[in-house]
Amino acid sequence: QYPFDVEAIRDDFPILERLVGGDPTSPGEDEGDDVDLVYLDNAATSHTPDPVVDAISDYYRSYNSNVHRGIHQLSQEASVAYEEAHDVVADFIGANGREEVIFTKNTTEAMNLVAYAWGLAELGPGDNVVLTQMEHHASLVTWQQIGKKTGAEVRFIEVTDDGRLDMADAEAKIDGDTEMVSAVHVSNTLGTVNPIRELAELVHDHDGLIFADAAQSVPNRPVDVADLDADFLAFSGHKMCGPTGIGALYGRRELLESMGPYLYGGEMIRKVTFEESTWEDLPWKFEAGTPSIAQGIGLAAAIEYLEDVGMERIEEHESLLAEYAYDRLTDLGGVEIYGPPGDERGGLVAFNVDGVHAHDLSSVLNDYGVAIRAGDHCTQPLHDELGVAASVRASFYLYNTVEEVDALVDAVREARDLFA
Ligand SMILES: Cc1ncc(COP(=O)(O)O)c(CN[C@@H](CS)C(=O)O)c1O
Repeated sequence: QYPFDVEAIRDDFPILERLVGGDPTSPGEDEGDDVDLVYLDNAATSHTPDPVVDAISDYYRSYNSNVHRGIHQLSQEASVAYEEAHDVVADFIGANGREEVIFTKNTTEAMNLVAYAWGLAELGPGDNVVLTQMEHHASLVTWQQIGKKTGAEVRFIEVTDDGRLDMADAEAKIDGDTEMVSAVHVSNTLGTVNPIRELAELVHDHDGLIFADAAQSVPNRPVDVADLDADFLAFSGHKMCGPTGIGALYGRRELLESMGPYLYGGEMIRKVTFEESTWEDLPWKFEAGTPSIAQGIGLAAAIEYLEDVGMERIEEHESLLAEYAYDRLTDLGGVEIYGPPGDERGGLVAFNVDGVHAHDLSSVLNDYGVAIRAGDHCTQPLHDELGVAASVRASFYLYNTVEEVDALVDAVREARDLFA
Protein backbone atom coordinates (compact mmCIF):
# COMPACT_ATOMS: atom_id res chain seq x y z
CA GLN A 1 0.00 0.00 0.00
CA TYR A 2 1.67 3.23 -1.17
CA PRO A 3 1.67 6.35 1.06
CA PHE A 4 0.21 8.42 -1.82
CA ASP A 5 -1.42 7.98 -5.25
CA VAL A 6 1.59 6.93 -7.34
CA GLU A 7 -0.44 6.68 -10.54
CA ALA A 8 -1.57 10.31 -10.13
CA ILE A 9 2.06 11.31 -9.59
CA ARG A 10 3.14 9.37 -12.69
CA ASP A 11 0.63 11.36 -14.76
CA ASP A 12 2.80 14.44 -14.05
CA PHE A 13 5.82 12.78 -15.76
CA PRO A 14 5.06 12.13 -19.47
CA ILE A 15 8.57 10.71 -19.89
CA LEU A 16 7.50 7.65 -17.92
CA GLU A 17 5.30 6.68 -20.88
CA ARG A 18 8.39 6.47 -23.12
CA LEU A 19 9.06 3.33 -25.12
CA VAL A 20 12.76 2.50 -25.46
CA GLY A 21 14.93 0.01 -27.32
CA GLY A 22 15.31 1.89 -30.56
CA ASP A 23 18.09 4.04 -32.03
CA PRO A 24 19.30 6.50 -29.36
CA THR A 25 20.06 9.09 -32.06
CA SER A 26 16.32 9.38 -32.72
CA PRO A 27 14.89 9.55 -29.18
CA GLY A 28 11.30 8.37 -28.93
CA GLU A 29 10.69 8.36 -32.65
CA ASP A 30 12.44 5.22 -33.74
CA GLU A 31 10.21 2.29 -34.75
CA GLY A 32 12.57 0.17 -32.71
CA ASP A 33 11.22 1.80 -29.53
CA ASP A 34 8.99 -1.02 -28.36
CA VAL A 35 9.81 -1.67 -24.70
CA ASP A 36 8.28 0.16 -21.72
CA LEU A 37 10.78 2.39 -19.91
CA VAL A 38 11.47 1.27 -16.34
CA TYR A 39 13.47 4.21 -14.96
CA LEU A 40 15.40 3.24 -11.82
CA ASP A 41 18.36 5.65 -12.09
CA ASN A 42 17.01 8.46 -9.89
CA ALA A 43 20.18 8.85 -7.82
CA ALA A 44 21.92 9.89 -11.07
CA THR A 45 19.13 12.30 -11.91
CA SER A 46 15.38 12.44 -11.41
CA HIS A 47 12.65 13.33 -13.89
CA THR A 48 10.94 16.72 -14.11
CA PRO A 49 7.18 16.94 -13.54
CA ASP A 50 4.93 19.12 -15.71
CA PRO A 51 4.42 21.79 -13.00
CA VAL A 52 8.20 22.35 -12.87
CA VAL A 53 8.55 22.39 -16.66
CA ASP A 54 5.63 24.84 -16.78
CA ALA A 55 7.24 27.14 -14.19
CA ILE A 56 10.47 27.25 -16.20
CA SER A 57 8.63 27.75 -19.50
CA ASP A 58 6.46 30.47 -17.95
CA TYR A 59 9.58 32.36 -16.87
CA TYR A 60 11.04 32.26 -20.38
CA ARG A 61 7.71 33.04 -22.01
CA SER A 62 6.50 35.88 -19.83
CA TYR A 63 9.09 37.49 -17.60
CA ASN A 64 12.55 36.48 -18.82
CA SER A 65 15.02 39.15 -17.77
CA ASN A 66 18.29 39.65 -15.95
CA VAL A 67 18.10 40.06 -12.20
CA HIS A 68 19.21 42.44 -9.46
CA ARG A 69 19.97 45.16 -11.98
CA GLY A 70 17.08 46.35 -14.11
CA ILE A 71 14.53 48.94 -13.07
CA HIS A 72 12.06 47.80 -15.69
CA GLN A 73 9.06 45.62 -14.86
CA LEU A 74 10.36 42.36 -16.31
CA SER A 75 13.62 42.62 -14.40
CA GLN A 76 11.75 43.34 -11.20
CA GLU A 77 9.50 40.31 -11.71
CA ALA A 78 12.47 38.06 -12.50
CA SER A 79 14.43 39.41 -9.53
CA VAL A 80 11.56 38.80 -7.11
CA ALA A 81 11.04 35.24 -8.39
CA TYR A 82 14.74 34.39 -8.27
CA GLU A 83 15.31 35.95 -4.86
CA GLU A 84 12.19 34.37 -3.38
CA ALA A 85 13.37 30.97 -4.66
CA HIS A 86 16.13 31.31 -2.05
CA ASP A 87 13.42 31.75 0.62
CA VAL A 88 11.67 28.57 -0.58
CA VAL A 89 14.92 26.62 -0.23
CA ALA A 90 15.63 28.17 3.19
CA ASP A 91 12.20 27.13 4.50
CA PHE A 92 12.58 23.65 2.98
CA ILE A 93 15.83 22.86 4.83
CA GLY A 94 15.22 24.94 7.98
CA ALA A 95 17.78 27.66 7.24
CA ASN A 96 17.49 31.11 8.82
CA GLY A 97 16.52 32.99 5.69
CA ARG A 98 17.90 33.51 2.18
CA GLU A 99 21.19 34.83 3.59
CA GLU A 100 22.13 31.22 4.41
CA VAL A 101 21.29 29.84 0.96
CA ILE A 102 23.76 30.21 -1.91
CA PHE A 103 22.60 28.97 -5.31
CA THR A 104 25.30 26.99 -7.10
CA LYS A 105 25.40 24.89 -10.27
CA ASN A 106 25.24 21.66 -8.26
CA THR A 107 26.49 19.90 -5.13
CA THR A 108 29.98 19.66 -6.57
CA GLU A 109 30.29 23.42 -6.97
CA ALA A 110 28.90 23.97 -3.46
CA MET A 111 31.58 21.69 -2.06
CA ASN A 112 34.29 23.50 -4.03
CA LEU A 113 32.98 26.87 -2.88
CA VAL A 114 33.56 25.97 0.78
CA ALA A 115 36.82 24.13 0.09
CA TYR A 116 38.28 27.20 -1.68
CA ALA A 117 36.61 30.11 0.12
CA TRP A 118 36.97 28.59 3.60
CA GLY A 119 39.51 25.77 3.24
CA LEU A 120 42.32 27.66 1.55
CA ALA A 121 42.05 30.42 4.16
CA GLU A 122 41.67 28.23 7.25
CA LEU A 123 43.65 25.02 6.65
CA GLY A 124 47.39 24.48 7.04
CA PRO A 125 50.01 21.94 8.08
CA GLY A 126 49.02 20.16 11.32
CA ASP A 127 45.32 20.54 10.60
CA ASN A 128 43.19 17.66 9.37
CA VAL A 129 39.93 17.19 7.47
CA VAL A 130 37.97 14.02 8.20
CA LEU A 131 35.89 12.36 5.49
CA THR A 132 34.30 8.93 5.27
CA GLN A 133 35.36 6.11 2.95
CA MET A 134 31.92 6.31 1.31
CA GLU A 135 32.29 9.92 0.14
CA HIS A 136 31.28 10.91 -3.37
CA HIS A 137 34.11 12.28 -5.54
CA ALA A 138 32.50 15.73 -5.20
CA SER A 139 33.79 15.90 -1.65
CA LEU A 140 36.55 13.27 -1.65
CA VAL A 141 38.55 14.67 -4.55
CA THR A 142 37.89 18.27 -3.52
CA TRP A 143 39.16 17.91 0.04
CA GLN A 144 41.96 15.59 -1.13
CA GLN A 145 43.25 18.35 -3.43
CA ILE A 146 42.72 21.11 -0.85
CA GLY A 147 44.75 18.99 1.54
CA LYS A 148 47.59 18.91 -0.98
CA LYS A 149 47.39 22.67 -1.49
CA THR A 150 47.32 23.54 2.22
CA GLY A 151 49.34 20.75 3.84
CA ALA A 152 46.32 19.64 5.86
CA GLU A 153 45.96 15.88 6.40
CA VAL A 154 42.86 14.16 4.99
CA ARG A 155 41.57 11.22 7.04
CA PHE A 156 38.86 8.68 6.18
CA ILE A 157 36.47 7.13 8.66
CA GLU A 158 36.22 3.41 7.89
CA VAL A 159 33.09 1.59 6.80
CA THR A 160 32.06 -1.65 8.53
CA ASP A 161 31.40 -4.90 6.65
CA ASP A 162 27.66 -4.18 6.68
CA GLY A 163 28.18 -0.75 5.10
CA ARG A 164 27.84 1.43 8.17
CA LEU A 165 30.18 4.13 9.44
CA ASP A 166 32.60 2.82 12.09
CA MET A 167 31.84 5.37 14.82
CA ALA A 168 34.66 4.13 17.04
CA ASP A 169 37.00 4.96 14.17
CA ALA A 170 35.26 8.33 13.82
CA GLU A 171 35.99 9.13 17.46
CA ALA A 172 39.63 8.12 16.96
CA LYS A 173 40.11 10.23 13.84
CA ILE A 174 38.22 13.39 14.84
CA ASP A 175 40.59 15.19 17.23
CA GLY A 176 41.76 18.58 18.39
CA ASP A 177 43.37 19.28 14.99
CA THR A 178 40.22 18.45 13.01
CA GLU A 179 39.02 21.63 11.33
CA MET A 180 36.32 20.06 9.14
CA VAL A 181 34.33 16.84 8.87
CA SER A 182 32.77 16.36 5.44
CA ALA A 183 30.34 13.46 5.39
CA VAL A 184 27.67 12.15 3.06
CA HIS A 185 24.27 12.07 4.75
CA VAL A 186 22.91 9.17 2.66
CA SER A 187 25.43 7.21 0.60
CA ASN A 188 24.61 7.17 -3.13
CA THR A 189 26.20 3.73 -3.34
CA LEU A 190 25.45 1.90 -0.09
CA GLY A 191 22.20 3.64 0.86
CA THR A 192 23.64 4.03 4.34
CA VAL A 193 22.09 6.82 6.40
CA ASN A 194 24.98 8.36 8.35
CA PRO A 195 24.65 9.86 11.87
CA ILE A 196 25.43 13.45 10.87
CA ARG A 197 24.28 14.89 14.21
CA GLU A 198 26.58 12.50 16.08
CA LEU A 199 29.49 13.46 13.83
CA ALA A 200 28.60 17.12 14.38
CA GLU A 201 28.78 16.68 18.14
CA LEU A 202 32.19 15.01 17.83
CA VAL A 203 33.72 17.74 15.66
CA HIS A 204 32.01 20.63 17.50
CA ASP A 205 33.50 19.32 20.75
CA HIS A 206 36.85 20.04 19.10
CA ASP A 207 35.72 23.44 17.73
CA GLY A 208 35.65 22.09 14.17
CA LEU A 209 32.95 22.33 11.50
CA ILE A 210 30.83 19.80 9.62
CA PHE A 211 29.74 19.80 5.99
CA ALA A 212 26.82 17.45 5.21
CA ASP A 213 26.66 16.23 1.62
CA ALA A 214 22.87 15.97 1.36
CA ALA A 215 22.57 15.30 -2.38
CA GLN A 216 20.99 11.90 -1.65
CA SER A 217 18.92 13.01 1.33
CA VAL A 218 17.33 16.44 0.70
CA PRO A 219 15.46 15.05 -2.35
CA ASN A 220 14.38 11.92 -0.55
CA ARG A 221 13.51 12.59 3.10
CA PRO A 222 12.87 15.47 5.50
CA VAL A 223 16.14 17.32 6.17
CA ASP A 224 16.54 20.13 8.68
CA VAL A 225 19.94 21.79 9.07
CA ALA A 226 19.29 22.50 12.77
CA ASP A 227 18.37 18.86 13.45
CA LEU A 228 21.65 17.82 11.80
CA ASP A 229 23.52 20.69 13.49
CA ALA A 230 25.31 21.16 10.15
CA ASP A 231 27.53 24.14 9.52
CA PHE A 232 27.38 23.60 5.74
CA LEU A 233 25.08 21.41 3.66
CA ALA A 234 24.68 20.96 -0.11
CA PHE A 235 22.34 19.33 -2.60
CA SER A 236 21.40 19.43 -6.33
CA GLY A 237 18.13 20.37 -7.96
CA HIS A 238 18.33 17.73 -10.71
CA LYS A 239 18.02 14.92 -8.13
CA MET A 240 14.78 16.33 -6.75
CA CYS A 241 12.48 16.90 -9.76
CA GLY A 242 14.27 20.15 -10.56
CA PRO A 243 16.31 21.17 -13.61
CA THR A 244 20.02 20.59 -14.03
CA GLY A 245 22.32 23.57 -13.43
CA ILE A 246 21.04 24.48 -9.98
CA GLY A 247 22.05 23.36 -6.52
CA ALA A 248 22.29 25.01 -3.14
CA LEU A 249 24.86 25.51 -0.44
CA TYR A 250 23.54 26.09 3.07
CA GLY A 251 26.00 27.84 5.40
CA ARG A 252 25.64 29.25 8.90
CA ARG A 253 25.34 33.00 8.38
CA GLU A 254 28.28 33.90 10.58
CA LEU A 255 30.50 31.50 8.65
CA LEU A 256 29.44 32.83 5.26
CA GLU A 257 29.93 36.40 6.54
CA SER A 258 33.48 35.47 7.60
CA MET A 259 34.38 33.95 4.19
CA GLY A 260 35.70 35.91 1.24
CA PRO A 261 34.05 35.48 -2.20
CA TYR A 262 34.68 32.31 -4.21
CA LEU A 263 34.14 33.85 -7.65
CA TYR A 264 34.49 37.53 -8.60
CA GLY A 265 32.51 39.64 -11.09
CA GLY A 266 29.17 41.35 -11.43
CA GLU A 267 26.25 40.85 -9.01
CA MET A 268 28.59 40.04 -6.11
CA ILE A 269 30.05 43.57 -5.81
CA ARG A 270 28.76 46.72 -4.15
CA LYS A 271 31.39 49.36 -5.09
CA VAL A 272 34.21 48.98 -7.63
CA THR A 273 37.08 51.36 -8.31
CA PHE A 274 40.25 50.73 -10.26
CA GLU A 275 41.98 50.05 -6.96
CA GLU A 276 39.43 48.34 -4.74
CA SER A 277 36.09 46.55 -4.62
CA THR A 278 33.57 45.89 -1.91
CA TRP A 279 31.12 43.01 -1.75
CA GLU A 280 27.37 42.60 -1.80
CA ASP A 281 25.47 41.22 1.19
CA LEU A 282 24.62 37.55 1.54
CA PRO A 283 23.73 35.47 -0.34
CA TRP A 284 24.71 37.58 -3.42
CA LYS A 285 28.37 37.83 -2.35
CA PHE A 286 28.74 34.21 -3.48
CA GLU A 287 26.66 34.44 -6.66
CA ALA A 288 28.90 36.09 -9.24
CA GLY A 289 27.66 36.90 -12.75
CA THR A 290 24.25 36.26 -14.27
CA PRO A 291 22.81 33.43 -12.21
CA SER A 292 20.82 30.39 -13.33
CA ILE A 293 17.58 32.30 -13.07
CA ALA A 294 15.21 29.83 -14.73
CA GLN A 295 16.83 26.97 -12.86
CA GLY A 296 16.42 28.70 -9.51
CA ILE A 297 12.74 29.29 -10.26
CA GLY A 298 12.49 25.65 -11.34
CA LEU A 299 14.08 24.47 -8.10
CA ALA A 300 11.51 26.40 -6.08
CA ALA A 301 8.72 24.83 -8.15
CA ALA A 302 10.25 21.38 -7.57
CA ILE A 303 10.30 21.95 -3.81
CA GLU A 304 6.68 23.03 -3.85
CA TYR A 305 5.83 19.88 -5.85
CA LEU A 306 7.65 17.59 -3.42
CA GLU A 307 6.22 19.32 -0.35
CA ASP A 308 2.74 18.86 -1.77
CA VAL A 309 3.39 15.10 -1.76
CA GLY A 310 5.17 15.22 1.62
CA MET A 311 8.83 14.37 2.30
CA GLU A 312 7.94 11.86 5.04
CA ARG A 313 5.71 10.01 2.58
CA ILE A 314 8.40 10.11 -0.13
CA GLU A 315 10.88 8.64 2.33
CA GLU A 316 8.37 5.95 3.27
CA HIS A 317 7.70 5.13 -0.39
CA GLU A 318 11.40 4.85 -1.24
CA SER A 319 12.05 2.65 1.80
CA LEU A 320 9.20 0.36 0.79
CA LEU A 321 10.67 -0.06 -2.70
CA ALA A 322 14.26 -0.43 -1.47
CA GLU A 323 13.34 -3.11 1.05
CA TYR A 324 11.24 -4.95 -1.53
CA ALA A 325 14.08 -4.80 -4.07
CA TYR A 326 16.63 -5.90 -1.45
CA ASP A 327 14.53 -8.91 -0.48
CA ARG A 328 13.65 -9.97 -4.04
CA LEU A 329 17.26 -9.63 -5.27
CA THR A 330 18.48 -11.58 -2.25
CA ASP A 331 15.93 -14.35 -2.92
CA LEU A 332 17.10 -14.51 -6.55
CA GLY A 333 20.43 -16.05 -5.52
CA GLY A 334 23.89 -15.22 -6.87
CA VAL A 335 23.42 -11.53 -6.07
CA GLU A 336 25.78 -9.58 -3.76
CA ILE A 337 24.14 -6.45 -2.34
CA TYR A 338 26.31 -3.70 -0.79
CA GLY A 339 25.30 -1.74 2.28
CA PRO A 340 23.04 -2.25 5.30
CA PRO A 341 19.86 -4.37 5.39
CA GLY A 342 16.96 -3.39 3.14
CA ASP A 343 14.91 -1.80 5.93
CA GLU A 344 17.80 0.40 7.14
CA ARG A 345 18.82 2.26 4.00
CA GLY A 346 17.84 5.08 1.65
CA GLY A 347 15.97 4.39 -1.57
CA LEU A 348 18.65 2.57 -3.57
CA VAL A 349 20.31 -0.83 -3.93
CA ALA A 350 23.77 -1.37 -5.42
CA PHE A 351 24.70 -4.95 -6.23
CA ASN A 352 26.56 -7.37 -8.46
CA VAL A 353 25.53 -10.73 -9.97
CA ASP A 354 28.06 -13.55 -9.67
CA GLY A 355 29.88 -14.06 -12.96
CA VAL A 356 28.30 -11.05 -14.71
CA HIS A 357 30.22 -7.79 -15.18
CA ALA A 358 28.21 -4.75 -14.11
CA HIS A 359 28.33 -3.22 -17.58
CA ASP A 360 27.12 -6.43 -19.22
CA LEU A 361 24.33 -6.64 -16.66
CA SER A 362 23.21 -3.06 -17.26
CA SER A 363 23.32 -3.61 -21.01
CA VAL A 364 20.97 -6.61 -20.76
CA LEU A 365 18.71 -4.68 -18.39
CA ASN A 366 18.58 -1.86 -20.93
CA ASP A 367 17.35 -4.36 -23.54
CA TYR A 368 14.43 -4.97 -21.17
CA GLY A 369 13.86 -1.22 -20.82
CA VAL A 370 15.29 -1.13 -17.28
CA ALA A 371 17.44 1.99 -16.74
CA ILE A 372 19.90 1.62 -13.88
CA ARG A 373 23.46 2.83 -13.37
CA ALA A 374 26.58 0.68 -13.79
CA GLY A 375 30.02 1.76 -12.69
CA ASP A 376 31.49 3.28 -9.55
CA HIS A 377 28.78 5.93 -8.94
CA CYS A 378 31.59 8.47 -8.33
CA THR A 379 32.78 6.45 -5.33
CA GLN A 380 35.84 4.65 -6.74
CA PRO A 381 37.75 4.40 -3.41
CA LEU A 382 34.66 2.83 -1.82
CA HIS A 383 34.50 0.26 -4.61
CA ASP A 384 38.19 -0.48 -3.99
CA GLU A 385 37.28 -1.12 -0.34
CA LEU A 386 34.39 -3.34 -1.48
CA GLY A 387 36.87 -5.25 -3.66
CA VAL A 388 34.91 -4.70 -6.88
CA ALA A 389 35.68 -2.53 -9.92
CA ALA A 390 32.04 -1.63 -10.48
CA SER A 391 28.47 -2.32 -9.38
CA VAL A 392 24.99 -1.78 -10.74
CA ARG A 393 22.62 0.44 -8.82
CA ALA A 394 18.84 0.71 -8.83
CA SER A 395 17.63 3.93 -7.23
CA PHE A 396 13.99 4.76 -6.58
CA TYR A 397 11.84 7.85 -6.38
CA LEU A 398 8.26 8.92 -5.77
CA TYR A 399 7.00 7.77 -9.20
CA ASN A 400 8.40 4.21 -9.11
CA THR A 401 6.27 1.15 -8.39
CA VAL A 402 6.56 -2.37 -7.05
CA GLU A 403 5.85 -3.64 -10.57
CA GLU A 404 8.97 -1.78 -11.76
CA VAL A 405 11.02 -3.54 -9.09
CA ASP A 406 9.57 -6.83 -10.36
CA ALA A 407 10.64 -5.88 -13.91
CA LEU A 408 14.16 -5.19 -12.55
CA VAL A 409 14.35 -8.57 -10.82
CA ASP A 410 12.99 -10.42 -13.86
CA ALA A 411 15.62 -8.75 -16.09
CA VAL A 412 18.39 -9.53 -13.59
CA ARG A 413 17.31 -13.19 -13.59
CA GLU A 414 17.40 -13.22 -17.42
CA ALA A 415 20.89 -11.67 -17.39
CA ARG A 416 22.16 -14.07 -14.75
CA ASP A 417 20.89 -17.08 -16.68
CA LEU A 418 22.22 -15.66 -19.97
CA PHE A 419 25.75 -15.39 -18.60
CA ALA A 420 25.60 -18.48 -16.38
C1 LIG B 1 25.92 11.84 -2.52
C2 LIG B 1 26.24 12.69 -3.70
N1 LIG B 1 27.09 13.74 -3.53
C3 LIG B 1 27.39 14.55 -4.57
C4 LIG B 1 26.87 14.32 -5.84
C5 LIG B 1 27.24 15.28 -6.96
O1 LIG B 1 26.07 15.90 -7.45
P1 LIG B 1 26.24 16.85 -8.75
O2 LIG B 1 24.83 17.35 -9.03
O3 LIG B 1 26.74 15.94 -9.85
O4 LIG B 1 27.21 17.93 -8.38
C6 LIG B 1 26.00 13.24 -6.05
C7 LIG B 1 25.45 12.93 -7.43
N2 LIG B 1 25.57 11.53 -7.68
C8 LIG B 1 25.08 11.04 -8.96
C9 LIG B 1 25.98 11.46 -10.09
S1 LIG B 1 27.63 10.85 -9.85
C10 LIG B 1 24.96 9.50 -8.88
O5 LIG B 1 24.73 8.88 -9.92
O6 LIG B 1 25.04 8.97 -7.75
C11 LIG B 1 25.68 12.42 -4.97
O7 LIG B 1 24.84 11.37 -5.12
